[in-house]
Formats: sequence, structure tokens, C-alpha cells
Amino acid sequence: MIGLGRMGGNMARRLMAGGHEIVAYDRNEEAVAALANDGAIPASSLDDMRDKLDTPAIWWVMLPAGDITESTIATIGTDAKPGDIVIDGGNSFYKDDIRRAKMLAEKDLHYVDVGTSGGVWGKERGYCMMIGGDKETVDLLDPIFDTLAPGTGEIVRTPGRNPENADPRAEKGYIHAGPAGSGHFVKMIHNGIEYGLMQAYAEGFDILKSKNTDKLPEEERFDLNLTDIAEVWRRGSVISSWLLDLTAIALAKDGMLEQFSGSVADSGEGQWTIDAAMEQKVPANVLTASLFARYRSRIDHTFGDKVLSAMRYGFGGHVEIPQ
Ligand SMILES: O=C(O)[C@H](O)[C@@H](O)[C@H](O)[C@H](O)COP(=O)(O)O
Repeated sequence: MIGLGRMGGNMARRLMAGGHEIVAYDRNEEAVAALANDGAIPASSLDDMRDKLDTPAIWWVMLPAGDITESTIATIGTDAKPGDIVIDGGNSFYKDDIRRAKMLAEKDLHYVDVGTSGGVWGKERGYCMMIGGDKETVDLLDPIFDTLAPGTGEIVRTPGRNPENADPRAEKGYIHAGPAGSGHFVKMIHNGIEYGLMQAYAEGFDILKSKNTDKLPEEERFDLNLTDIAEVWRRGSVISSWLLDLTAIALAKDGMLEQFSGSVADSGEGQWTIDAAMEQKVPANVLTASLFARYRSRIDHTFGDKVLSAMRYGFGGHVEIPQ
């Protein structure tokens, strides 16, 4: 496991709890020491890692998308031995995966992209994974995905889904979406949808909150309890969801969400989703508007923007853009 931050560190721990052996590396020596303390084999560099890995080695890269992931995979490309497998479990752009898979294949290395959802809750709940790569490699990695995934848990089988002819992995919380790049493509669209859902809640709570505005006639003003509204919607309503659960948690802590400025960051995935919609000529009105709402949140802030920030903090520990 390369990259022992909020995601990589906890994924390594979940894998070890499931009986897997982990060689751990991060530029941050304290993170390596902490994981070694939990049972991982520490590595001091990517070179050192190679000596400690079995053959074929499985290099799971869990770093922020962009330059750091790119340079790490390039270095692994020189250190790895033919037959090794390189996994990018971050939020990389899918066209980068397609390019890297080709580049590594020339060295007889296998590349797998894993879109990983679940944030800081994944260690206990498991991680939902959307996987791209060649079938043989993805099948070989199955014990790893099986351990990381949530499993069927208490979610009842979808009525009409026939287990006889359906892929059992989907019910356990992971899919082999297709060739290299397809895992991150599916995850990218997941995140685009995430923006739209979050924005819908944010706007709804904003309208509720301002129902006591003096712009309204006095008898039409209501001083609504947002904390209780979030709570009641969790129970049997049509719009119950995990994002609503997280909103309810944030509002239970502070109904005014004072800890948030409302300047909402983004990883770029919302933008890539819109880019894909434009390339494919598919209308994506809501997703586009929700991306632009985030850009607007950095100029002036509504209460709804604070709701967005509270959700991002809730699922991923993500912080806002500093003011
Ligand atoms: O499924 C997940 O666990 C999330 O999607 C996660 O992968 C992503 O890091 C956040 O959504 C932040 O994304 P933004 O920074 O674009 O809000």
C-alpha cells in the first residue's frame, strides 16, 4: 500500500484484519510507523518495497489524483518486475488510466483502476469499488476486493434480481466495470451524481432556513427546526439517504453549521463528469448547475453552501477552501 492517508491507511488496516499481508510505504514516516505498529511490514522507499513484496507484486497506489500519483506510478514502472500488478485506487482521470495501462503493458505489467467510495467510514463499513482492468488480473485480485468491500450485509436483495445469472460481486459492493479506465469512469459519474444530490439537499435546507426572512409577510414566516426536519426525513421519507444522515449528524452538532464558511472545494471529478457529458452530447443540467454552484460558493456563501461543506466533511473528512 503506497499512500497511508485517510483512505490508504484504513484500507490497509481493513485488509490486515481480513488476513492479508501488507507492505506499507508513505513519504510520511510517522504514518508508516503507525501502520507497522498495527502489523504491516514497513518500507522506507519504493525500492525497499520491491524487496519486501512477493511475486507477482501487487502495488496499490492510494494517493491524491494528479502529479503525485503519476510520478509514483512512473517510478513503480521502473521498479516492478514483469507480471506485477499496479492498482490506482485514487480518484484519477480515466483517460490517464487508459494511457498508463498501455505504457505498463509494454513492460508486461498489469494495470487496474479502482474507483473507491466510502471515505473515512470505509474501514468499518467497507469500500464500494468500481474496477477497470483485464479479467485475468481482476480475478486474481478478487480476495483483496472481497475483503475491502462491504459484503452483502443487511441490504436485502433487489426484487427481480436473479442471482442465477447476475454477477455476485455487485451485491457484495464491487464490480468489474470493464477494461482499464472504466472503473474510474464509473466512479467519476458517481461523484458527478454526488454533487447533484448534495446540491439538492443544500438548496432545500437553505429555503427552509430562510422561511423566517423579513421579506415575507409575518404570518407566512416559520422558524423551522432544521435539525428535526433532517431527522424526520431519515425515517421513512422518500429522500432518506446516507448524505441526509450525514447532514442530520452535522445539524445535530450545530444547527447553524458555524464551523463551515461555505466555500466548497472540489476534486475535479464534477468537472470531468460535465466534460464527458459534453463529449457524448448528453444533457446534464443538474450536474452542471451543481458544479457551478460550488464555484459560486467561493465568491459568496449561502447556508446551503455550509450544508455542502458539512456533507463533504462528514463522508470524507474533506476541508473547505481556506478564505
Ligand atoms: O465516494 C466517495 O467516497 C467520495 O466521492 C470521494 O471519493 C471524494 O473524495 C469526495 O467526493 C470529494 O470529492 P470532491 O472534492 O469533488 O467534493
